[in-house]
Amino acid sequence: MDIIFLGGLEIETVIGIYDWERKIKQKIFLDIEMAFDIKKAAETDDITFTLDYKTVSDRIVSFVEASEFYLVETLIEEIANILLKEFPIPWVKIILNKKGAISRARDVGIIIERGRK
Ligand SMILES: Nc1nc2c(c(=O)[nH]1)N=C([C@H](O)[C@@H](O)CO)CN2
Repeated sequence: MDIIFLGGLEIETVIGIYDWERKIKQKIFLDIEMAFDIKKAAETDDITFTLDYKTVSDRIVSFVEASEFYLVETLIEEIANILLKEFPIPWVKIILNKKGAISRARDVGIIIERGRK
């Protein structure tokens, strides 16, 4: 299966378990890989036969911007659910990076894979 991906998608949202985190917006970064057969789109050169990564990006950005979860676990699982329910993809891998959440670490977050390739 081919992969359509979004890398380093930067979004500001309310996320975190501490009181101070409930009052501010923080940046999260998403890397998203989605299994999709690109053959027909490549043969026809027609956007209607592929997964429009702009549509995917717009949907995820508006969802995350409006969300107010406590845990990154909840946020990433909800993103996976949206992708698998609303788009014709059988498998997704998501890396959620909450950069700066740990002062001594460059990167911190979660990686999940859902569905089947
Ligand atoms: N497994 C997790 N650990 C922690 C989370 C989380 O969402 N999942 N969140 C925090 C705080 O909100 C942290 O990001 C603030 O620095 C701590 N641990």
